[in-house]
Amino acid sequence: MQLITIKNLFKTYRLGDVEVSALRGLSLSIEQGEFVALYGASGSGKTTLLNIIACIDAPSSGKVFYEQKQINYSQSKKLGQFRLNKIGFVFQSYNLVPVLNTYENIEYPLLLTAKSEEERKQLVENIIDQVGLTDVKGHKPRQLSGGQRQRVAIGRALVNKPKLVIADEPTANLDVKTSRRILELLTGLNEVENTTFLIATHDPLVKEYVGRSIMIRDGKIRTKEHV
Ligand SMILES: Nc1ncnc2c1ncn2[C@@H]1O[C@H](COP(=O)(O)OP(=O)(O)OP(=O)(O)O)[C@@H](O)[C@H]1O
Repeated sequence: MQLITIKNLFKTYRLGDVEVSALRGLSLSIEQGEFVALYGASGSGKTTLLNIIACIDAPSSGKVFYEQKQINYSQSKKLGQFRLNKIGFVFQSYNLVPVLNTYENIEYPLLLTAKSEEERKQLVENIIDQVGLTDVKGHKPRQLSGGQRQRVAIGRALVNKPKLVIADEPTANLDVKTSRRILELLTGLNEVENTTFLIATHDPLVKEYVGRSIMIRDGKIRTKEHV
């Protein structure tokens, strides 16, 4: 089943009198359970595309379907709920809350849901175990290594069991050994939970792990180009 279908997407940013066309008629489909790497030069539109799929930003024109239902970008309240329940986002810079420990950072998005304390505890403990952070549950981000911080960010993105996880350069700040561990973790979660992953990256290592690598150039997917 197609989880995400994108048709003829355009995104133009306006900076005063200057217009920047970040996406120019981009179309793409991603199946439920796929693990996709999105490659492309700096400025090719990767982050713009991820932000639109994650409903953080709206397209200028074109359509995005999630499970065959078109996303309506003008309903901001509904979009917030949709994002919370269906999509996990992992940022290159981790975006952890410095004053919260590992457990609290991972629990954080669940506080915005109607889940009981007991339900939250079960979900958080389960994902902490899956991402291998049991020993550093009480540590604050500054007491963690880069790889551990990225694991916290992955735990936070996955704790609510989203169908889709979007990651923007998840290995950019990590050494090769740690990057491999993170990629093994993500592929493991993809297999066990059937979570769909879309990862924007420059890292050649990523394509060793994913099911499909695609290239974005000039705001469009170039399916025939070698990644
Ligand atoms: N908020 C914004 N306002 C104006 N222009 C923007 C904005 N965000 C992105 N752009 C422009 O849109 C184009 C695509 O940017 P985007 O961040 O999507 O690229 P990217 O492929 O993610 O790049 P990188 O690999 O360097 O992160 C670039 O030309 C960029 O300068």
